[in-house]
Amino acid sequence: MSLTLAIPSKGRLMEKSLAALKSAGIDVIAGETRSYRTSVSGFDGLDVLLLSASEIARQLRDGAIDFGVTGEDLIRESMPDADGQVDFVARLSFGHADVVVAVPEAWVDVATMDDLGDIAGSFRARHGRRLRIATKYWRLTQGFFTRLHGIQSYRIVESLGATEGAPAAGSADIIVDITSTGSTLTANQLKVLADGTILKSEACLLCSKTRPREAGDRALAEDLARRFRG
Ligand SMILES: Nc1ncnc2c1ncn2[C@@H]1O[C@H](COP(=O)(O)OP(=O)(O)OP(=O)(O)O)[C@@H](O)[C@H]1O
Ligand SMILES: O=P(O)(O)OC[C@H]1O[C@H](OP(=O)(O)OP(=O)(O)O)[C@H](O)[C@@H]1O
Repeated sequence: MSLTLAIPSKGRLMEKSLAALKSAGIDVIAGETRSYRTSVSGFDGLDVLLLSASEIARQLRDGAIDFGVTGEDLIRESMPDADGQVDFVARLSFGHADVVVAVPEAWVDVATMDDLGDIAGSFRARHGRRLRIATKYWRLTQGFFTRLHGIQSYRIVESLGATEGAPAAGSADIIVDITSTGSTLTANQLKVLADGTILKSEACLLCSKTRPREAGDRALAEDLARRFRG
């Protein structure tokens, strides 16, 4: 019997994930820097892997790991039906950040999604092209703009880094990105729309619903989940 649990291998989520496991009685010793192996005590039959936060979301979706700690933003972005594909075992009270719609501060007449909808509708007539949104959050952006706000006329420009710089660089008009302190938005003269918060994210412990498990592993998974639910 064995289960796999993946935690982020670096950055802001890694140390806090290790601390969350420790609070549940599971001690994980990460290997030397740049080694992705760990040794685990406090829970027999558990292997803990170190992976990137976005890879953890993909592997949970694909049923390649049993459990994972990652941001809810990455889960909802990588899965069409997150609640059907993973069980949100626990919200872990760290890694808080919001996925937001932000526009240039210079757009003084645009404060809400309704205002943005008006701009998007007339953008092509005025500028000869659709409103461009820089983001790595395709799925969340489409759900929010099209399905929730009925905004049809826009184009997503994929951005995998320095997204806040896209409007000033001229590669997009507005952005959808993650923010916590807001300082990167301010430094790039962008403002969040009043009703422009798409998701309030935090780190979660997730259990893959698509991972095939034998009875013994199902019982083990329930034991592990109970430590965090309790
Ligand atoms: N201020 C913040 N900015 C960005 N992400 C944050 C912030 N605060 C918490 N997070 C969380 O951390 C996650 C990003 O972590 P990290 O940069 O390690 O992920 P990653 O996308 O796998 O990175 P990479 O692919 O560059 O290795 C976010 O998706 C979010 O859930
Ligand atoms: O609202 P803030 O606190 O300014 O954080 C938001 C920024 O942090 C993230 O970047 P990344 O993880 O690349 O870098 P950083 O957190 O080290 O700036 C994110 O993509 C934003 O650019």
